[in-house]
Amino acid sequence: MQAGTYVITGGGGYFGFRLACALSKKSLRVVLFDVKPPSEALPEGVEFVQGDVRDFTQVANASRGADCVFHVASYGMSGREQLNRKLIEEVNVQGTKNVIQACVDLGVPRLVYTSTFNVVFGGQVIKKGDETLPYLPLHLHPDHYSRTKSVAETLVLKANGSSLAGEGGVLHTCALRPAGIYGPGEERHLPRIVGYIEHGLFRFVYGDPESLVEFVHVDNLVSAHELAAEALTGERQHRATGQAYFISDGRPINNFEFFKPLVEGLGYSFPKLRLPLPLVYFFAFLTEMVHGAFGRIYNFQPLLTRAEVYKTGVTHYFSIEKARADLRYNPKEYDLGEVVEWFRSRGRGKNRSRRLLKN
Ligand SMILES: NC(=O)c1ccc[n+]([C@@H]2O[C@H](COP(=O)([O-])OP(=O)(O)OC[C@H]3O[C@@H](n4cnc5c(N)ncnc54)[C@H](O)[C@@H]3O)[C@@H](O)[C@H]2O)c1
Repeated sequence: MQAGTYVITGGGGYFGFRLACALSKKSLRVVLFDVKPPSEALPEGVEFVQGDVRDFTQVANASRGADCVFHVASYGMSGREQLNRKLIEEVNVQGTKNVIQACVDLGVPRLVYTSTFNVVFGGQVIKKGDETLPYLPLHLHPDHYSRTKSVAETLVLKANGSSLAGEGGVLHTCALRPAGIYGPGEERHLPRIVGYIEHGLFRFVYGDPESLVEFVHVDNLVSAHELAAEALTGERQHRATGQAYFISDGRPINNFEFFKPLVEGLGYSFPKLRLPLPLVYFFAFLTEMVHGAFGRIYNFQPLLTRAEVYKTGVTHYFSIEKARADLRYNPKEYDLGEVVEWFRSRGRGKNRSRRLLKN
């Protein structure tokens, strides 16, 4: 990695913090910018600046002197957060505008945006899609998070080539579109899934058993971000400039098959009941209606939203050839073993709880 200062918006979150740890191991200066601090201690060379991407002045102050900004912060990805449209719009769209403007005004030459598969996916079957696929029309997104991530990605890629204030030069931008992120310590999806397993709510699977989706291990995603930042430099002929890339482990798999080692590794049996996808989708729709009506009085966590049903039950996977060719991305093979171990070491899992009781 080129020496310099790297700013990570959303650096207090799971992925942003892992990225910071990797950069700090390369002796780079890293600034984490987030509304909340990371849950772990800061490694050497990493500074935390508390701030909100919705506030331009705060973003600008944190970005001063940066050589590259990784814009990772986002809101509304899963659970009840998905239903707060106003905050989603403000953080994902206005926040991204602020980040772009800060880069231009302060002469930051590189901006890498963490996007999502969802910018092209809205519940339709996609097999080995690539970056030539058009964006999903905005009105077809089943959730506001995906819609605003799509708007934000477009803004970032449009800003590519903008003239920088100060010493001149232009802004180089690119967007990475990850699959679902997993890894030890992941705080968004896995604890929720494990909670459902432990509370006996994981009683059924749904959709076609042949349906395929994808995941990306956090460290593969970290490596893709490092490589993308490199591929925006002159040394790499700005190869990634203005480009979007799908990023995954490159191993499509059925969603429930993927989680099977986690369920069984925690001592539970994998459910045998399989429900039709439309039924589960309808249930998710009803849950969202109820949340819409009563969410202000009781902001409960929906079991599933419509977007989550699509993401888990409808085939969509993408080629990573463009990332391999342009970024030199080469994902390593991981499994859920370390995730199971992470939960078990924290006293989670059926057999483990029994063992703890006996001791
Ligand atoms: N987790 C996934 O499966 C997944 C899949 C595809 C894409 N992504 C994208 O990857 C990125 C990282 O995901 P993650 O799983 O680490 O999420 P995360 O929720 O752990 O991290 C996001 C961070 O953004 C911060 N943030 C939210 N609002 C902010 C604001 N107003 N100002 C500053 N910071 C704010 C949060 O506090 C949080 O720390 C996100 O951009 C997400 O959209 C995630």
